Amino acid sequence: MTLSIGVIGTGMIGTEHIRRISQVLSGAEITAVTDVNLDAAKQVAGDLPDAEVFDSGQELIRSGRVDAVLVTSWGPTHEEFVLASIAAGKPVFCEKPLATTAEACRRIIAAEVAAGRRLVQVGFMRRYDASYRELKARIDSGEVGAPLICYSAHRNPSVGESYTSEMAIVDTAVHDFDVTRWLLGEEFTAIRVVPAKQNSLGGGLRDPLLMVVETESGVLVNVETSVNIRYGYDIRGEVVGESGAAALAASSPALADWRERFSAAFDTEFQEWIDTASQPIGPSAWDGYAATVVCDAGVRSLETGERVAVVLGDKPALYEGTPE
Ligand SMILES: NC(=O)C1=CN([C@@H]2O[C@H](COP(=O)(O)OP(=O)(O)OC[C@H]3O[C@@H](n4cnc5c(N)ncnc54)[C@H](O)[C@@H]3O)[C@@H](O)[C@H]2O)C=CC1
Ligand SMILES: O=C1[C@@H](O)[C@H](O)[C@@H](O)[C@H](O)[C@H]1O
Repeated sequence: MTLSIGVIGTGMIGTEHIRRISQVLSGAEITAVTDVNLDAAKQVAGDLPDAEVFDSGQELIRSGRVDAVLVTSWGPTHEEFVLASIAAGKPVFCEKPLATTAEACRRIIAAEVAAGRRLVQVGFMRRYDASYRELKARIDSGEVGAPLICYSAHRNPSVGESYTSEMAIVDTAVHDFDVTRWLLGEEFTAIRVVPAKQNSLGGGLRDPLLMVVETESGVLVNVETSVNIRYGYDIRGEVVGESGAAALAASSPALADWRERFSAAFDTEFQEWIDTASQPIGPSAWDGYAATVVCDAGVRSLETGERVAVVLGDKPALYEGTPE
């Protein structure tokens, strides 16, 4: 059966995912689109033979033309659309972050638990990247011994004018929190964020940032965000263990942006979601929440300069056995 997908947000990544679903992958079609910028949605729909343009995300979610929802609008709007999809009983793939506060993620978890089944998948595509998967396999095989320290550098050549210093944590480092949590198979317990010497090319942003995140067993995860480092898009990762170290292969020459670096990972991620949307097996709302709790604490640490505890609370049974 072909999965009919409605897309909310036809901006940069929305159009990227529409292209991949309609031209690269199999088993799905785009039957509905919407955007607050309706002209943008109409333009995108112009290239899609079966897509209807809706005036709002809420109408699109309710439409009988839509089996599953893809949310690619701005982060602060995610909660509304994910909650409406759960209320409609429709699977929803939400680009990261699941929501911009832990409080909002908790409301999503409560709604999904009340629905009694998983409907939400979060766009943490690094888990689908071949080099991250290889790194995880090396750690899990015991090759480096018990992990002690982990490095995760996240460098962007530039960011848009609406980007704020907090977004380096909530929008950018959220990937690093998720992927290192997944690599280590542990929850985080505290974070401290320290601004480095300011990058003069950063338009006044507190950039770069260094973050030290602690895990339950005491592993230290060092996250660097540099969002105006002109040489390119560069993602680095290394895990140092008791008997060795393992790292991601560096991209050489440097890449332009996330599209180039993670294109294959997005393909794998979306093909899996299309194939399993009614019973999703990818990153869950709990995973989205766990990363956002670290972000909330990180934002407080950036404001106060202090080490801030990360407190998750109990994991509902619905999420037991989902990938960690
Ligand atoms: N996984 C990844 O590596 C990436 C994830 N993202 C995430 O994807 C999301 C979108 O990012 P971009 O495409 O870069 O932003 P964008 O600004 O290019 O596109 C977002 C679109 O959503 C629309 N929009 C905003 N509010 C809306 C609403 N209430 N209803 C309908 N449409 C609405 C905007 O008009 C815009 O066209 C963000 O959450 C971002 O963090 C973005 C880039 C890479
Ligand atoms: O998700 C992404 C963007 O939204 C974010 O703004 C960038 O910093 C990340 O590198 C990219 O992967």
